[in-house]
This record gives sequence, structure tokens and C-alpha cells, in this order.
Amino acid sequence: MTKAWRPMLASATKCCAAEDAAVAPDGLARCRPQQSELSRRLASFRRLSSLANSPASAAGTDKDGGSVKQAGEMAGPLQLHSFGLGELRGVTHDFASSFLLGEGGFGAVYKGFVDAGMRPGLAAQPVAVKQLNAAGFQGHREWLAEVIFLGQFRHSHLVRLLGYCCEDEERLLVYEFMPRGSLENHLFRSRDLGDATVGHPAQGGHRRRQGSGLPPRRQHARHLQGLQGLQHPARLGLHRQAVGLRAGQDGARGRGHARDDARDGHPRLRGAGVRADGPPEREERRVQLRRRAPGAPHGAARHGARPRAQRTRRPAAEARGLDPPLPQRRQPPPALHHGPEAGGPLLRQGRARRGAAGRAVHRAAAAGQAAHGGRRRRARQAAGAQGHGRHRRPLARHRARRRTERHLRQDPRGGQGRRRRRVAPEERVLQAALVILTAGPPACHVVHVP
Ligand SMILES: Nc1ncnc2c1ncn2[C@@H]1O[C@H](COP(=O)(O)OP(=O)(O)OP(=O)(O)O)[C@@H](O)[C@H]1O
Repeated sequence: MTKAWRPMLASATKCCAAEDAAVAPDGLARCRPQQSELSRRLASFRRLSSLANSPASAAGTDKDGGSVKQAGEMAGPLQLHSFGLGELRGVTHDFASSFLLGEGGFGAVYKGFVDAGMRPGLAAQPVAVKQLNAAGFQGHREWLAEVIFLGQFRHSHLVRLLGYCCEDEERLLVYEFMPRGSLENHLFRSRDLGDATVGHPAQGGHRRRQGSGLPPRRQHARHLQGLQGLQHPARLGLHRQAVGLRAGQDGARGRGHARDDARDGHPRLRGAGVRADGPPEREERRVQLRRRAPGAPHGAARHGARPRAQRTRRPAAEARGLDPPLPQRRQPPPALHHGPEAGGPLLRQGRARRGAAGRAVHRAAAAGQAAHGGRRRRARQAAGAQGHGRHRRPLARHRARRRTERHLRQDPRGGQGRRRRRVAPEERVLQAALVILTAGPPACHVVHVP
């Protein structure tokens, strides 16, 4: 049966007396040993060392009863070298900032070099010297734990602790130097920074570790095959998804544009450039955005419309079993009538002649009325052609054209400020005729055709 979880007693986790606990800005109580506490712990560490040491290594006893290990002695089963602070100062060039490798929770880490004859059994090699930051949140307890555990374990995956320094209030740890930097740098920081961090100071490769807090860039972990998944855990579940539109989404592109298609009953989206496609049972449907079909109104591809090139054309006449159409001769333009004696007033070419409005104009022309402007409209009204639907359009177009012409006439720049409309030759004839009809003497109906 599993035991119910219980918080540990606060006293069990405390490493210092209550009066030594300092409250950090984050509200957590941290142990900040006072002077008396430090000396007491130093004695306990020495006692611990003496227990682990071989009897031969016990060189003396301090006043607290602990064995005093002099610098330079090997710490028995711990297999650690005890260094003096002066030695480590020499190794790290007095903890020069140019030898700084980085900084962690324990304190600053400096690079150093130990010479061959420094200790028996200690080869000449680069080392990393970690110095306890007295103002930090780690202290003697953490230092001691590191010494005890790493002093006993030897493993190829563990950085090897070579020795320590315990002098007065100074606590230092001496590790073998890891030329390729920390795993953290490889995983979560840029590769360049990781390499530079552990570079030789002489090469300018030393740099203070910068906790930018930015997410790592994936490309920097190429050399760590299989570990990419450790990065960007938030990205793991992500994959590319098409543009989605929720069925219940409201708005301009939402429900208001969704209609049940009569063909298959699937709701489909209607809107500019949007075509819905997908199973109706899914709440989120994929939406395919496509380009406007050439010739379609700006930005609004009709629902179901396909680009013109893909449209199915009506099969040719031959394919439908019909004879090919005869080649059509172009119809010559109807002759212009010049004056009443030539058969009536001028008639405009084009759509105005077609439909009810056109017939009205013809009737008006037969009645000898001029077919333009108000008279023409009145003639159309008299004939009962109100200009419904598409028959209204020629008149509107005519009015617009007249408006444009008026603007052009009134434009002080001679129409340069506006785009000139291309005028068909027969329209020019009509314009000239109208000018003559309105401005010239009533008898004058002769038109010069350019
Ligand atoms: N043995 C070593 N060899 C080379 N560089 C080291 C070594 N130990 C530490 N460093 C460098 O010093 C930096 C700080 O190391 P440290 O182990 O103190 O960091 P940390 O693990 O974040 O802190 P801590 O474990 O003390 O809370 C590392 O980023 C690394 O670049």
C-alpha cells in the first residue's frame, strides 16, 4: 500500500539555525550561515573527512576534534586532493575575469592549469575551479554534498571532481576541465556560445554565460541526434494545419456565408475567394483559398466558380451532331440617314436600337421626331417602354456618356485631367449631327462624315 504523501518537516530540511535563515526576495527562506555556524560546519566536515581517511592520513586533530587535512594531502577513500587557496589563486591567475568560464548557482567557475609536479598522482591538465559565492543561495551544505558524492563516484558520464579547497570561509571545488562545455549549452543555448564558453581564454573564447532566456534554435542541436525532442517541448504536438474555419464561427467569413449546398447537403462557404471543402461532421473544416478567376469581379470568386481555363465549354456543334455553322458575313453598318428627306432623323448604332426602347425610337423616328435627349426619352415613354431590366441600361449608359462629354467640355485643361474615352467614328458623326441639330439653323441637317 502506498503511503500518503506528507510534507517533510521543515526542520528536517533546514541546514542552518532559524536565526540564520534569510528571507529571499522571492519569499523563500534560505540558509545563510553566520560566522559561528561556518566554523561549526568546518569542524564537522573535518570530522567527516577523518572518518573517511585512512588512519595514516590523520595528520592532526583540531580543537573541535576533527582531523585537519593539510593542503596537498589525498583525502583517503574520497580520492580527492585538498588544495590551498593560494594554490588555486595561482592556477586561475588570481581568479582573473579572463579565465572565467561561467557562473552557476554555486558560484563562478574559472579555468586553470595544474602543473605536473603540483600533486603526486595529479597529471598536468586544465581544470575548472568553482568558487562558492558567499552572497549566493548555496553554501557549505551543497559544497559538502558535492565533495562527498563526487569524491566517491567515478563514472565516464560524470565530471570528475579532482579536489577541493576549504580554507576559512572559502569553499572551492576543482573539477577536470570539460573542453566541450556543458550539456545545457548544447541543448538549450547556441552552439557557438557553448564552444566559446569553454574555449581557451587566450583565444578569446571565454565568455560569461548569458542567460538570455530565449528558446534555443533547433539547428544548433544537429550533432545531438535523438535529442532534438528535448527542445521546444511545446512544439512536439504541433504539426502543420490547414487554414481552419470553425463551423460556428460568425462574422463576415463565418456562418453568414455558409450555406447548405443543394447538391449534396454539405454546408459550403460563400465569400470572396473562399471555397469550402470537407466532411460536414467535423467541426473544423479545411478551407481552400484560391485565386480569383481571371475576368471575375475583383476579389470575389463566385461560389463554385472555377478559373476560366478550367470551365467546361459547350461542345462544338460538330460534337453535338450538327453541321458546322456557316461562315457569317459581317453585316455592313446601316446607312445613316441624313435629314428628313433621307428618311428620318439620325439613329444611333448599338444597343439603343434593340428591344422595346429601340422600337420606340424607331417609331419616334418614323413619326419624324429627333431621337436624342428628352425627346427620345419621351418618345420611349409614349411607346410604353419604361426601360425595365437590361433595357434600362442603354439609357443609363447614354446618360453617363453625356455626363462625361459635358465634363470634358467643362474641363479647363481640355480634358487632359481625365481619361479620354475612345469615341467610335459613328458616334462622332452623331455628336456632330447633334451639334448641328441643336445649334444650327432648323433647316440644316447636312452632316459631314469624316
Ligand atoms: N568541469 C567544467 N569544465 C568546463 N566548464 C565548466 C565545468 N564546470 C562548469 N563549467 C562552466 O561553468 C558554467 C557554470 O557551471 P555550473 O556547474 O556552476 O553551472 P550550473 O550547473 O548551472 O550551476 P549549479 O550546478 O552550481 O547550480 C557552465 O555553464 C560551464 O560552462
